Amino acid sequence: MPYVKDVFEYLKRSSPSQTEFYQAAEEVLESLRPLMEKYPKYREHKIIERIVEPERQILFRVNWVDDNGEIQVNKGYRIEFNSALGPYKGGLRFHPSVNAGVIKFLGFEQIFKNALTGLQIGGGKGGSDFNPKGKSNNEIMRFCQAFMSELYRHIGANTDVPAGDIGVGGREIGYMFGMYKKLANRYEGVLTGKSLKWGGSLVRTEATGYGAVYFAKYMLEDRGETLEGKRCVVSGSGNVSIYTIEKLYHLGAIPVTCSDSNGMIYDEDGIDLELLKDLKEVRRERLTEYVKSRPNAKYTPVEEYPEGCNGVYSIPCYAAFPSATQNELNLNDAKNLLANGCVCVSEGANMPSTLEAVHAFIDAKICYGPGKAANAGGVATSQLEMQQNASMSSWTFEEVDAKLAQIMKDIFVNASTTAAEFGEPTNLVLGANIAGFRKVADAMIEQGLV
Ligand SMILES: NC(=O)C1=CN([C@@H]2O[C@H](COP(=O)(O)OP(=O)(O)OC[C@H]3O[C@@H](n4cnc5c(N)ncnc54)[C@H](OP(=O)(O)O)[C@@H]3O)[C@@H](O)[C@H]2O)C=CC1
Ligand SMILES: O=C(O)CCC(=O)C(=O)O
Repeated sequence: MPYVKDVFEYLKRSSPSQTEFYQAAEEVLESLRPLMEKYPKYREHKIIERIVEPERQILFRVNWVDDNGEIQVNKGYRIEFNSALGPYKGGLRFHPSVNAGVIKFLGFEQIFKNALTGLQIGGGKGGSDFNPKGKSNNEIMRFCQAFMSELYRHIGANTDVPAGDIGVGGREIGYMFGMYKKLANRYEGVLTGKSLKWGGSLVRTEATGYGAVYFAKYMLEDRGETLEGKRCVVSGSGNVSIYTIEKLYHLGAIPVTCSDSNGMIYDEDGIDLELLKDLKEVRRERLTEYVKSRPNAKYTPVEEYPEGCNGVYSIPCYAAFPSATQNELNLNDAKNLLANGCVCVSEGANMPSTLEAVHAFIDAKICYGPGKAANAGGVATSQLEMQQNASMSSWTFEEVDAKLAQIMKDIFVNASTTAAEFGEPTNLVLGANIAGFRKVADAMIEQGLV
């Protein structure tokens, strides 16, 4: 369909060098071909041209002072991409790799992911190229305060509600909330992922990882399979990875790997979850420390991974949970997984698989849950936090967890029935992209040209 190609070419011209954004856009636009052919209204309303342009992009300077008294300068970003379904919603990422294209791809994915949750949330994302690694607690606090000293004027409980992502967890949300409260003089649910002591929701910490495992469970159940007793690989060792590992244990599976940007752990007996939590959530240490307490486990540094591969995906497994970062799983990794009998990939991270790897999974017809469907449990539970804040109530762990599980089931059913409607029942990339897009596009049409 030349039309989709034209839009893609336009993006490359108008937003140069935004590689990750082109990748995310290409995947979505390709999936939309059958929908655009069947329903001319989307073309008449120029929905594709409108949806690829953020409603608003905010780029700002963040000045702060490090522990040596030196002034540091970082870039801050917030993309308010699409508000057809509700207030902009999406996390903040603090990582040196952050740039305009990375934030734009994340914001673009967030539009469709948030639509799939069935809840009233639009798509947004933000962050900074600030590197939290090696920073003292005071430096983290000063940076978060400086970041919020600009961001506060653009956000609000009913306009734009940020949360965490890579490098932003409960501690950073706390410092940013404190600064927002001071500057705006309002105590409101302007951020999610807050502490349970002052407005957070039970299960938000666990939600993305738990959700990715629930999604795998529903994909497998549909084929008469379960995770019980199955060996699984997980990448990363942050928030999403830790709670993926926890939920895998709840379901009787055996998670045998985790990783960070320096290397990976292979623990044949199953990852020691309490040790991992202590290392990462309390001591904030590197994975090299893991093997000191667990001598039977093996640590492999990135330099020793098989050439052109991510070591995690060379370990034979039944199911894989990419939970670190974008493009961590390439075609070689997909081939390794498939050759070793992997039948399920559920993405906790955003766009962890390259386009070639995605196509390999679709062609193999395995259970493949793309990030925007499989990791939607995090943002969905954030919206449950917003609901609790708005009604000044708090729900029990069991209530929120049950809602999360139901939302993940609904996303699976929606993506798979939509995929079947368009003739490819096992292609959840097609199903998730069309189902998410259709909801946002119909709302945009009904709300007029704004
Ligand atoms: N938190 C949430 O609720 C949600 C998160 N996600 C996605 O899940 C993924 C993980 O996020 P989260 O767990 O919150 O983040 P964390 O910061 O808690 O953990 C990130 C993990 O990924 C690793 N990692 C990050 N960048 C790289 C890299 N370039 N190469 C190798 N490893 C890397 C980190 O290792 P190291 O310490 O060495 O940097 C760390 O182990 C991201 O893609 C995020 O967008 C999606 C939905 C919701
Ligand atoms: O909880 C949120 O609002 C956002 C989570 C997020 O950043 C994501 O879904 O990628």
